[in-house]
Amino acid sequence: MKSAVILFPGSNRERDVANALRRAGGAVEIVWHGESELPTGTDLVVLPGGFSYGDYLRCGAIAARSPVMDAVRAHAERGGKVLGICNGFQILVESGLLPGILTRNRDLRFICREQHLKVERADTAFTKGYAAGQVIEVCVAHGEGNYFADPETVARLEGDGRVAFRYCDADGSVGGLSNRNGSINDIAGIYSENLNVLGMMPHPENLVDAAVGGTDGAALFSGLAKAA
Ligand SMILES: NC(=O)CC[C@H](N)C(=O)O
Repeated sequence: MKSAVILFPGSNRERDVANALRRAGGAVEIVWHGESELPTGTDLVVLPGGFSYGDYLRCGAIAARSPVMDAVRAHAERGGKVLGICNGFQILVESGLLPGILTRNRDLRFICREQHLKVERADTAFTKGYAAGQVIEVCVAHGEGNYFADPETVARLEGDGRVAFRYCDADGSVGGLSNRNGSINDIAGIYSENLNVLGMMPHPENLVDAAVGGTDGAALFSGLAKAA
């Protein structure tokens, strides 16, 4: 699997995600946001976490207008896979590649902690390494992770099985205090219509090594490598 990790001014998780992809056996190229083309043979584009353009205007709003985003859009339209993590998810919604918005956390505080997630389905390229309904523990670190969309959009996402992950408790129950940022329907990640674009707020790339906290994120990258 060949991945292009896009580097925006202010990205800070590009090396973490490159490490996670390499551990899964993939080849990685870091691509500057000013490029107008992706490396030949790119299977997966990753928009990493961070604070692109200092989160000015709205998180991800300026990065979404970067030159490389036209190439990312064309890649997605061809059915190529795109993964946006945290700031990357914000860039995906700001560029229209995914519906809805990510707004300030409900309590207006930056949240940085471990978090349980429910894997909604295990039949996509991103979740092949998990079981449907599996509860995993990853971490979150964001100020604007409160997912919101109009009722028709939420109904469509739910009806079409496009909710990828939900915030949950350790026992898998949703709807409780585990939804700390206030996201509608406890949504932590969503897919595009064709399931080839995934945006998620939590950071699976930071839970791929038992020596630094856990490995529940690793199956996302190994599953992607297997799918490719
Ligand atoms: N870790 C991240 O990618 C953070 C995203 C964004 N800067 C926020 O605070 O919401």
